[in-house]
Amino acid sequence: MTGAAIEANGLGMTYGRKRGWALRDCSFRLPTGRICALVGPNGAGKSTLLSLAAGLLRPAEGSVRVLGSTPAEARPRIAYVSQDKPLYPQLTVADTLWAGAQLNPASWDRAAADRIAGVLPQDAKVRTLSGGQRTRLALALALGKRPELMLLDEPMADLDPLARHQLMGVLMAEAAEHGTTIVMSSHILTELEGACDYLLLVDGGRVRLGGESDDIVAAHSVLTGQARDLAPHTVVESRTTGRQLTALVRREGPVDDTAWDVKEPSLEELLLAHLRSPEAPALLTPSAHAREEVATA
Ligand SMILES: Nc1ncnc2c1ncn2[C@@H]1O[C@H](COP(=O)(O)OP(=O)(O)OP(=O)(O)O)[C@@H](O)[C@H]1O
Repeated sequence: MTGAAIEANGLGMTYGRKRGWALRDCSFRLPTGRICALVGPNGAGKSTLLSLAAGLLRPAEGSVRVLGSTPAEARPRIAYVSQDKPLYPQLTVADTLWAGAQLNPASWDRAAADRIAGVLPQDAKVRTLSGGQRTRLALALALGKRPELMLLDEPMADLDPLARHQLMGVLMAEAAEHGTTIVMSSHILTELEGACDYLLLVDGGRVRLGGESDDIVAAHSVLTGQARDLAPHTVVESRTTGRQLTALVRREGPVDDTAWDVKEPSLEELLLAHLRSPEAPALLTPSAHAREEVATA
């Protein structure tokens, strides 16, 4: 079994007692070398989880280990790009990249940074850049550091479709060539489908789905037919149109294909069904189980 990029055990976080739990009872393992989509509705706890892994927040309960160390110890090996992408507004693009090189003298990879920032006007001050250009610069700093783990909070949100496509390509090539683990939160489900091989769905502060995207998809089926009895399968979502019932289920045994038309859901279909059905039971594939949890199970 490969090492863990992130391992959370009973992880919980609150921003104040009156505010309730932003994240609660989160236990999962993300193996190294994966490109992981972190998805969930607004306020689900995605940014909180990334900030805890980056060591910017301390857990209120439980623990999180990153690359086998505490988040603080792992910091030199991590690049974290937050949603607001803090950069120095008075510096130029070239100065910002120079500062990146000075801050990471042992690992700085100019060519990697240029693959993303090369198209930016090098003499422009950061404060004059558009939102998407600032995102490019923040991602270039992150990649130039040549980290083992990239934690990216909605990195593509303000990029145009061509830029998204190009940056996703650069990130995927990076992961393939260097074994970099990438965790990327996003609301753009279609974009994640081809790019990410691992999935964490967080909702209401808890992990609802975790594991290899292919395995999670393969555990589910869309059943369509005129029968009504879906037992023994776990129904995530169902709807009736006329006499026809369509249900997205987690299979709990063989499906009676004389009664049902059976198809595999797309990742987007699966995620939307889980987002609409917060009461559906959680599913973590074996690789996503925290080791401590496995040891005590
Ligand atoms: N600095 C903060 N102070 C107080 N509460 C916060 C703070 N940051 C987040 N929260 C609360 O914690 C919960 C989780 O927020 P978080 O930002 O982690 O969600 P998210 O999944 O990243 O959401 P989004 O998709 O909208 O970015 C929310 O209820 C939010 O209101």
